[in-house]
Amino acid sequence: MDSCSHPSLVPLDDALEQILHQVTRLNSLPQTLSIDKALGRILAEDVVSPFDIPHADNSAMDGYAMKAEDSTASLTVIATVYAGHPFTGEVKKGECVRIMTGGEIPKGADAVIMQENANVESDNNSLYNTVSFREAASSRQNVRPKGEDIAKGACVLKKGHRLKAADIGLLASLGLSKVSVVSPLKVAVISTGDELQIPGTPLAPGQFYESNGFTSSAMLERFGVEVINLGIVRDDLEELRNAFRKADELADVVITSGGVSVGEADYSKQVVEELGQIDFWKVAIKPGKPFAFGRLPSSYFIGLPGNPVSSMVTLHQLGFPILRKLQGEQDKSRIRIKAKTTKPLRKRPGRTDFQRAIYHTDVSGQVWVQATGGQGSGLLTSMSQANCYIVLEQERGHVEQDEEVMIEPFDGFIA
Ligand SMILES: Nc1nc2c(c(=O)[nH]1)N[C@H]1C(S)=C(S)[C@@H](COP(=O)(O)OP(=O)(O)OC[C@H]3O[C@@H](n4cnc5c(N)ncnc54)[C@H](O)[C@@H]3O)O[C@H]1N2
Ligand code: MOO
Repeated sequence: MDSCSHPSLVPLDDALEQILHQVTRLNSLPQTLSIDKALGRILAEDVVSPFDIPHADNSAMDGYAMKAEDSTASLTVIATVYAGHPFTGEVKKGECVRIMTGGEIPKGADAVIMQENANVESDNNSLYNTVSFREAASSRQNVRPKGEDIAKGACVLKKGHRLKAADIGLLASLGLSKVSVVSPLKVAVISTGDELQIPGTPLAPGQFYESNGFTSSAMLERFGVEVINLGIVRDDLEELRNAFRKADELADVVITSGGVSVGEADYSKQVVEELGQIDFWKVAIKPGKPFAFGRLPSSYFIGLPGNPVSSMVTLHQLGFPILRKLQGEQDKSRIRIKAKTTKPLRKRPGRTDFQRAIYHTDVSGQVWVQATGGQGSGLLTSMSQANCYIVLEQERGHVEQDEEVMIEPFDGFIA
């Protein structure tokens, strides 16, 4: 271990592993929702396709459908096929049908030639047009096969998947109007601290406006849980006991901010230990070192540090994986990509550093990144201006200009 490493701090990945090991999926009852209300929700069961999509072979082009082997001859156009209006007859040798994109390939035909490659030879004395082609077709040319997108019986979306816009469309294309999703977790949010004041009211000397309850609630709303914001609780043991007991009754998870460090009024951990237990404290992450995890009688406890950036970073990096596991969500690992720094970065070995930054790509495709100014854990503007983290490895020191670093673009829950 590097001499600068703090021996009691657990490296981030180990911390996550230790914490998640103690978390089990909650057995909440699934809910049935109409698909237009299910965006962002977690599937409670696999979705299996009841049929092939497309249902039948259909045309990828506006043109003519025939037997491929016939395409060098002059053919009689026996019908016009529109999408949604299949032709019930059969295409025989010497025949073709005019067909529109999406139209079902009729019996007997196996290829489509686009109309730009066709010469229509009208004959006023005949009931039908004849058509010849500038290309010879190969079998299956311009035919979108039955089941090309989804085969009957295929598992289209897996239990634990978070529904995106395309998934809602996919459910609709399967003819499903309802879907079974996991009931939202109930998450209580508490901000602790004597110095905190509610925005919209005047500040007394020494007070600060509370912001962590707002950032946490906003992130949690986006994340799709039911947020119960219990507001500010003073640094008083009895008030904290009462608030934590109430939160424990109301919620599956109690998330607090502040009071998890070593100060004389940092009571949150003490109260959790009285009512339940602290399973984990202190992770080698900057900002956010005093992050705590534990249990109250009937809920999980997540103790975020009070500094506003620390509270956001730890909710995102440690809190969200816990919530994902509780609701049985498949964890899609975070995307990290390489970038080069436009300016040097200050960093001391010992903790994985999540510096707030802006990245962009230049014309050559190179990704560049620059920190958003001061990186103090109370500087919320550094977060507000950022579109990514620069993730600097635990034992890394200062970073020079033009050095390669890993960045983590913000996902939709924090951006
Ligand atoms: N002697 C030590 N002191 C501190 C250490 C340490 O290891 N030894 N760790 C520091 C680190 S790192 C952090 S992070 C903070 C976290 O402390 P707490 O979680 O106990 O948070 P508080 O002391 O209650 O508050 C810290 C800071 O954040 C402001 N705050 C708190 N809640 C809110 C809120 N809801 N909205 C906006 N701002 C909030 C508070 O006013 C303080 O300025 O401890 C260091 N100290
Ligand atoms: O770990 Mo603290 O969040 O750096 O200020």
